[in-house]
Amino acid sequence: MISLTRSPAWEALLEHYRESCDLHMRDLFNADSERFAKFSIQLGDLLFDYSKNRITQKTVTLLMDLLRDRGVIERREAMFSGGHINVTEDRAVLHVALRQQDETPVYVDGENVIPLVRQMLKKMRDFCDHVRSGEWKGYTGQPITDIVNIGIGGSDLGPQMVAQALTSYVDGPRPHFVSNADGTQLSEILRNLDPRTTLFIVASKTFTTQETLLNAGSAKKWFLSRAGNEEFVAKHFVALSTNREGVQNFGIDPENMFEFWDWVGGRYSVWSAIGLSVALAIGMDRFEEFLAGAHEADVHFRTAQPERNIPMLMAMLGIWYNNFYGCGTQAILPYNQYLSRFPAYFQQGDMESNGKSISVDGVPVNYGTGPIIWGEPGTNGQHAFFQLLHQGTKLVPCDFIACAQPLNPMGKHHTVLISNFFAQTEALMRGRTLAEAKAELEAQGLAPNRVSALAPHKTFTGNRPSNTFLLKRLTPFNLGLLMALYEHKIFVQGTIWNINSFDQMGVELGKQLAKNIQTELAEGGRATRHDASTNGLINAYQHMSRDNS
Ligand SMILES: O=P(O)(O)OC[C@H]1O[C@](O)(CO)[C@@H](O)[C@@H]1O
Repeated sequence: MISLTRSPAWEALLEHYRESCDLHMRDLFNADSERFAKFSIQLGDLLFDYSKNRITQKTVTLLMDLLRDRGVIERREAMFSGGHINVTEDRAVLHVALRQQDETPVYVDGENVIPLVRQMLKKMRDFCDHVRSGEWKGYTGQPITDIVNIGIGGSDLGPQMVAQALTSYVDGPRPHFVSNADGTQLSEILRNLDPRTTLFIVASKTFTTQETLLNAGSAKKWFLSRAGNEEFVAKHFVALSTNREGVQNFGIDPENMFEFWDWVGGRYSVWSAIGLSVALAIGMDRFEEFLAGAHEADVHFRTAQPERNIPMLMAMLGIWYNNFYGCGTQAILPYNQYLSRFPAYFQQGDMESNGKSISVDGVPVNYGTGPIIWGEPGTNGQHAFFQLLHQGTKLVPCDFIACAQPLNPMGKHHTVLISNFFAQTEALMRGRTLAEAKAELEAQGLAPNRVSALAPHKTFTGNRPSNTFLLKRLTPFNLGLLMALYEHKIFVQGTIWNINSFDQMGVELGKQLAKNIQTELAEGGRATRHDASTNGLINAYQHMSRDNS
């Protein structure tokens, strides 16, 4: 395949960028009363508006030429049909199979995985029913009231974000999440828990992750110090993993293990047994609605033509800003408190997937890849970093997400929230000209010299791009739908950039070095093997941690 930046489709986009980058969206809206109709898509309960982007119809055509040219359609089919598209790990990538709604076979290395998925879901359902009904009893015969998911990365962020997003549907045990190696997190959670009514869920795909095994070990110690009998562990510890041996070695009965498979990537695993804490909290019926919502996005991604395909549009707009406008970041701004962890979830989803600089062919890329993903819920962000979004020197494409129907109606809260939501994308797009700023100051009765002095500060360039996702209501189904759209966006971008979105080798070096340092700290001597800074810091730490003055 010709190098990305040498391909005719890329060159056509570059030329189009040069001729169109000075266009202002204000003018594009003024020139075409149909712009919203042309650049928005309804998918079930979700409205995707991408009209506030620096694009014309030609931009979309050229972006989709590039998408076709880079083999996205073929690779999408390879993913859905179990091809080993995770080339560095030689694995299939089939989180889509976890949410498939019918029994159409999907083969991984000759084995149909759909019956495995059905077995996993059945085991999850039986367990959830037992725990939620109170049939599953703790060591003193009391029902489970609290569950603690112990995991990190995809084994934490997914269930944590989803459990939080669906808080208003929780009618089972209360979910808690522990991920950090910092013992403070586990201590603070255990402080308020009763071992007799607490279930620990050790969630780790590999069952080798240091932080998770550390936290799980400490949780077990805490439990045994109260329950006093190893036999009771079986009623209070379950595992979610692909590593049966690891689970057994830790002391969890394989009967209490919910298995999944290496074709489920860690950051795409909430749809698997890794979602057990969510299923326990909201019930398996709701959990399956969540899967069905994601499946709706899968069907859309697989069948809609690229020009009307939401994840493809999200991805290609990202390419437009990342690779042509040189934007290094992308903000995700949910105007919904329940979605406050959504940016953090896709920070891992996107940055661990596409934060790569070596192509699948093993050579360094000579173009930008994954953006920095960040964000906070509105309206809080407005009082923190929106100043830079509106008037800073950096162009930050933003995704705005909100729901039309609040789950907690309270006075005029929702009207205030949603008004801000609409106002922000309007302000980012329109801006305010110098003449408008002056007119406003004059109307306030300011003296002419003050008007001239202040007007430049009150001017907004506008022309700052945003996508808007408006959901009817935050339901398990709609959450699944929204999340899967983002997942497929990541897939499309990785394919365009010719990188493998499904490994995460960049996290390994730090892990290895930490193990060496841990040994050194245990030995307690002076650090000499590192660079001067690292040696200096370790030695200062040794001194400071022992200094009782
Ligand atoms: O589920 P595991 O195997 O404990 O891994 C946890 C996380 O660690 C990583 O491997 C690296 O951060 C993630 O991809 C993964 O989600």
